[in-house]
Amino acid sequence: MKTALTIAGSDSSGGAGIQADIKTMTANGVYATSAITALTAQNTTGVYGILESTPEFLANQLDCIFTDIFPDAVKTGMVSSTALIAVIADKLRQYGARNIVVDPVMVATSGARLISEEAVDALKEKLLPLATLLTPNIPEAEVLSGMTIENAADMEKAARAISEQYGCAVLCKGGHQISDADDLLWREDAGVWFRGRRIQNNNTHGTGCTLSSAIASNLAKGYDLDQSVRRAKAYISGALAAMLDLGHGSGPMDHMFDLRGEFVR
Ligand SMILES: Nc1ncnc2c1ncn2[C@@H]1O[C@H](COP(=O)(O)OP(=O)(O)OP(=O)(O)O)[C@@H](O)[C@H]1O
Ligand SMILES: Cc1ncc(CO)c(N)n1
Repeated sequence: MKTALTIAGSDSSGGAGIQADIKTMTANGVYATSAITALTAQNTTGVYGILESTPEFLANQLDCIFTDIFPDAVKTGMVSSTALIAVIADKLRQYGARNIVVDPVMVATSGARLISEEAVDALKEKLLPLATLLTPNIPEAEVLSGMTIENAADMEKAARAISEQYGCAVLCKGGHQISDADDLLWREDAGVWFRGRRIQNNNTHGTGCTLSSAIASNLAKGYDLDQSVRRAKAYISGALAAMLDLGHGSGPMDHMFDLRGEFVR
């Protein structure tokens, strides 16, 4: 069985972060391991507390995983401080990690900041250059490119600039903001649009975590970048279309929509 590692924060409400990643990797047929960067006290209405792992303990988790169940792909999500980012970059280099998908998580769907101001510089300097693929949403792509993004042409310009700066592929997610569910992948000097059918569902907690984990899972299984993005978009569309409705705010998706076979019933 292929394996994938998520390096991210825990979401107590189970829809984003580590929990979304493990469910997504499992539903996409790979074995999931995890290194937890922080605990969040969070639900569908907001983030009410953050308790970071120490850098030493994060390093300990990463050593345990890389020396035992070596991942075929890695996904990083919430990495809240400069010291944690330095540990992750060191360990990814030390162990020669491959197929690294970096979701540059900055702000939760609910609006809470999940990375400190100064850690954004560490993210740019240390982690982004190691990425195979970066998956910014529009606000994150604006921070990383220094450009304002107002339309699809701006998305192409920003994705290209970020790709050239960090030497990696970039998936700029239109999300619900500009191009409905259309995302732009910039790789090898050219862009390709992945058009998604927009699903009328306000329960979008953890969509970014889920997409990046689904891409990492497919890279782990040996699909190329284009195929992995296509398959990940099909998976997230299914999870949104299942119309799960939990909690008082923007709720989670049904990560297991495809597993409700006869045995479960
Ligand atoms: N209503 C929708 N219907 C279909 N696809 C959607 C919808 N909303 C988002 N998506 C898709 O979900 C994926 C994640 O995009 P999104 O822009 O929501 O990420 P994000 O802002 O990083 O998420 P998060 O809020 O979890 O940080 C993208 O492929 C996007 O096109
Ligand atoms: C722990 C965690 N990571 C990422 C996000 C982004 O959706 C979130 N809300 N919580």
